Amino acid sequence: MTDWTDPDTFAQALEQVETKEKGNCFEDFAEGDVIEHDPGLTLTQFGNEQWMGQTLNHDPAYWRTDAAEARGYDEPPIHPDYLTAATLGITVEDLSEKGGYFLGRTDVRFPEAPVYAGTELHVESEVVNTATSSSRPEYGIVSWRTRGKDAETGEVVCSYERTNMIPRREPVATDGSGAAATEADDGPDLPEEFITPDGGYFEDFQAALEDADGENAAVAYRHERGRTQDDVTVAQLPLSTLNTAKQHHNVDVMSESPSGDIVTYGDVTRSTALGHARSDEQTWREVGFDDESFHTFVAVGDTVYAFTRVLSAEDNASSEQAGTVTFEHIAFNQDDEPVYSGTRTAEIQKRSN
Ligand SMILES: C/C(=C\C(=O)O)C(=O)SCCNC(=O)CCNC(=O)[C@H](O)C(C)(C)COP(=O)(O)OP(=O)(O)OC[C@H]1O[C@@H](n2cnc3c(N)ncnc32)[C@H](O)[C@@H]1OP(=O)(O)O
Repeated sequence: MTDWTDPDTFAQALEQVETKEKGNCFEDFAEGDVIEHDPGLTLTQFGNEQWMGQTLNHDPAYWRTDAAEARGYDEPPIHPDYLTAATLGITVEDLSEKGGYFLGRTDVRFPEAPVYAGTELHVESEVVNTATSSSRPEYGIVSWRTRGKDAETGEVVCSYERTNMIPRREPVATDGSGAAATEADDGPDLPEEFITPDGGYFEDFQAALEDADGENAAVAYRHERGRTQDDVTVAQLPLSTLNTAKQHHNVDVMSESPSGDIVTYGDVTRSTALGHARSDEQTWREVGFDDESFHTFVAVGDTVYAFTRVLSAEDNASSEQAGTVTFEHIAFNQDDEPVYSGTRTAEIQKRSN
């Protein structure tokens, strides 16, 4: 009788059987397709606190009832970074489990009303674009519009458009223009002066922008904190959002990949950098994010730092206690290489209150 657990026999069996594959390839997506994602999760206080604690998002309004009430919330709400990561995590099984690269995301938006623990998240995505990658014939580029809804009320609590490179079943011929394209390098074109706001209130950002106005200057600075990536941030946090991308938890497969190792979930990298930035400001409310890109891999042992440029400050927030500020945040590693960049619009508390 065959002993299936005899190592030689088993190795031969493994070679001959079919693998039941997970995930979809580029060819499986067509513009207009709507995909309802089966995994849903209940946003819990534990999940929220785990995410915020590990990414250094320590804004008291998300941790303490009195601080939450002072912000107009009934109780500490779900943090928008955890909400975004959970909305995306749920989609991975259908959209990107096959592998490839998370290229970018834009138009990330949250409603004014806070989301509380206990909300059950249901997520759907629509394919909005499919394109050939001219630099990588073995991949195609797919964009989806994703909406995370409160299952009970149907209200959209988080939405965004995201673009990934997705493996093809069959590589296609391309003109190779992407790979051949080179940009003329005229050297860095930076302003002469860098201005740091005196504090983290709306008026501080406004004053710093006024100082820079008409000068060859930018309001730009770095944040001191860094967070070295470990097993918790690289593997545990994405799995806690049901993100099944092998990039984050299968060292065996990833040892053969360009990174050679498991890599940090893009939402962990950006949330960590945003946590550093928020620790130097009086955040009132997150409004949204645009033009987010992930420039290179972050792996266990890499340290995530943050750099901020203040782009605008307008006195038009949803509350009189705050003003609206738009930032560009750049996350970078211990070798000063950018790993993430994106613009963020947030309401920032006024000093006068
Ligand atoms: C898995 C997961 C989430 C999930 O499961 O989802 C994750 O969290 S994983 C961790 C976070 N992630 C990463 O770790 C990626 C890090 N990153 C890199 O390693 C490099 O960035 C690169 C290898 C991806 C690219 O490197 P690169 O080849 O030098 O980059 P580019 O040439 O700029 O882009 C190549 C082609 O993508 C087009 N392109 C770029 N950006 C956009 C955009 N926003 N919209 C539409 N098309 C875009 C570009 O137009 C070009 O198209 P062509 O192929 O046609 O030329």
